[in-house]
Amino acid sequence: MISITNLTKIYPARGDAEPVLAIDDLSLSVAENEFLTVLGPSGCGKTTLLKILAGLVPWNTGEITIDGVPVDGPGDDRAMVFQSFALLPWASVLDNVAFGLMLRKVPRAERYEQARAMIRTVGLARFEKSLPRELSGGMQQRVGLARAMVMRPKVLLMDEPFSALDEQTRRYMQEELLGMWEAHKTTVIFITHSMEEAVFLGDRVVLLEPSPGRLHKIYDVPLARPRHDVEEDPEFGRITSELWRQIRAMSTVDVGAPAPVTS
Ligand SMILES: Nc1ncnc2c1ncn2[C@@H]1O[C@H](COP(=O)(O)OP(=O)(O)OP(=O)(O)O)[C@@H](O)[C@H]1O
Repeated sequence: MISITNLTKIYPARGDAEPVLAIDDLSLSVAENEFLTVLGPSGCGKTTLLKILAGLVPWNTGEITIDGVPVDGPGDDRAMVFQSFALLPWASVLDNVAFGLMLRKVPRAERYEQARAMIRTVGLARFEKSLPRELSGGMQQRVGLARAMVMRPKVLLMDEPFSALDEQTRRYMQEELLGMWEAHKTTVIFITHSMEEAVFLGDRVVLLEPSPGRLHKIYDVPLARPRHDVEEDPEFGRITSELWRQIRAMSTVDVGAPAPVTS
């Protein structure tokens, strides 16, 4: 279980820019193997939260634990999937997927075996030797997903992973991700700008509000899984409409403007 208690993050002043209160007193628990989606207008602190959970960015006050262990920098228990894919451009699909296992000092034969199995899972067996630039965006993100999942992380952190993809590819990828998550249960925290994506994927949707980044509300998504054709369910429409009402109301505040720190 992930436990976030009274988390506050302030980006310090830089040059003429004021310090920014990016996350203000956020508390949140994420259950083991839960699929949590995080939604909110630009500047509400979604990426900051994910980077903090990844151990990439320090925070000011508050506590974060994973299964009771305090987060203190990056760790093997977490893997991240980025919007920009962030693959090694000079390395083959196989080497990209095996890379993290190499850093973990898994012996060569074993890491290639595990990487190949994961590449098969994402449907890229024929492209093992290809370079990232020879693949479509959807295929590159499959590599990104395989690279993360091969590490068998307790927590998969996903920062708008499908937002650079066309709509159809995005939909395929959403269904494939859910299939993978069912097969290799893991806790997922998935950032998105899309209300439909948040509801389609999530067990719960966390809605953040901006300036400063705060928890607005958490929505349960009581839709049965597997979620094929779930858009036809009236509950799907009800939750997405409610999310839109809330987000639209937030646009009366100065969305995206950095929140100055007042003390
Ligand atoms: N490195 C940084 N230095 C200073 N301020 C930052 C930095 N990164 C983010 N911020 C500010 O912190 C706030 C939250 O940013 P963050 O990128 O986490 O929001 P977001 O919800 O992910 O936005 P978007 O949806 O546009 O990606 C914003 O006001 C942003 O300008």
